[in-house]
Amino acid sequence: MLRRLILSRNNTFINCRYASQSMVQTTVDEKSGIATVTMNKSPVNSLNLEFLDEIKTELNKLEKDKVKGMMLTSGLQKIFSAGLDITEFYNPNPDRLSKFWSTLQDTWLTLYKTPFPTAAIINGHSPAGGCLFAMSCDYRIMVGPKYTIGLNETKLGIVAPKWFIDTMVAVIGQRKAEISLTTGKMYTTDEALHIGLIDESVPDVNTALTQGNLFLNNFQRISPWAYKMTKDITRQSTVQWLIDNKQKDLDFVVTYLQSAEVQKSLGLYLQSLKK
Ligand SMILES: CCCCCCCC/C=C\C=C\CC(=O)SCCNC(=O)CCNC(=O)[C@H](O)C(C)(C)COP(=O)(O)OP(=O)(O)OC[C@H]1O[C@@H](n2cnc3c(N)ncnc32)[C@H](O)[C@@H]1OP(=O)(O)O
Repeated sequence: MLRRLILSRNNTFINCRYASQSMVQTTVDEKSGIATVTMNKSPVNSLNLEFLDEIKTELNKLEKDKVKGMMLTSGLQKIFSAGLDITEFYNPNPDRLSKFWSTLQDTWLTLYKTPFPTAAIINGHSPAGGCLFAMSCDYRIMVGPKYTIGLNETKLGIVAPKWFIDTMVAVIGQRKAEISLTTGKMYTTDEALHIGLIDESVPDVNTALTQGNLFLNNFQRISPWAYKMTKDITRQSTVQWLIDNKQKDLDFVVTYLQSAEVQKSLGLYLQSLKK
């Protein structure tokens, strides 16, 4: 792992951590203590085992470094994240599939429970797992109007796990989540703002980053302990369910994803993507 200091747009030094061939780049503004984590896995930031592992490791490092906040964004032109890498569960190797799913569980728990405030800078399409990661941040700013966001699992012929569903319910409420999930709806930026799936719509990435910093800087005036306790209490039932049911969730998903019916749906969906 290499480190270097670079000068930011507002003339403060940024501590930049990068590794050769890394899929995740992080900069930390030395003055504000706010980190920007950029996902950079071409072509679509699909979340495979190695990528999830890198994101989890990076979040753990930020926690250790006691950053004051984090913005999660994408380095790709028009995609925040295409969600889980479908090739991890289409014709899968069962051992790798288990490892993949438990890494997803751990990465999500780490992101959902961060002791520092987080903002998703959604600068591109954000289906399924991409939407899950955005919803797991404390605040969402989307660059409009061209992109879409949502949990589209039913469109792939699969079911979103309970903890994906609970995360969405926590953001937009039971009724809107039920409609969104059953129809697999992908929302435009305006629609997402209207139902509360995102908090702000902005015209460009620079504005999104400025607004993200503004949101995170609010917490300079809040006790970190009070912040973390409040977040833990608010998110407790969703988090606790997964902690208590990790193995059950894993066993079920691994069996379910390998069933002939699900594999057939996934094959057709992948084919449609290639077209
Ligand atoms: C009772 C309880 C049951 C519980 C059971 C639970 C089981 C749950 C299991 C799984 C849950 C999964 C959640 C997910 O996240 S599934 C992933 C859903 N994602 C999508 O549907 C996104 C699909 N992709 C797109 O819509 C587009 O690719 C887009 C992101 C909008 C980008 O479009 P564009 O720029 O035009 O790029 P292309 O479509 O040409 O894609 C470029 C190449 O990337 C491949 N690709 C795209 N998305 C994925 C992906 N998610 N995984 C793997 N690969 C992906 C695409 O095929 C292209 O490949 P190629 O260049 O070889 O043609």
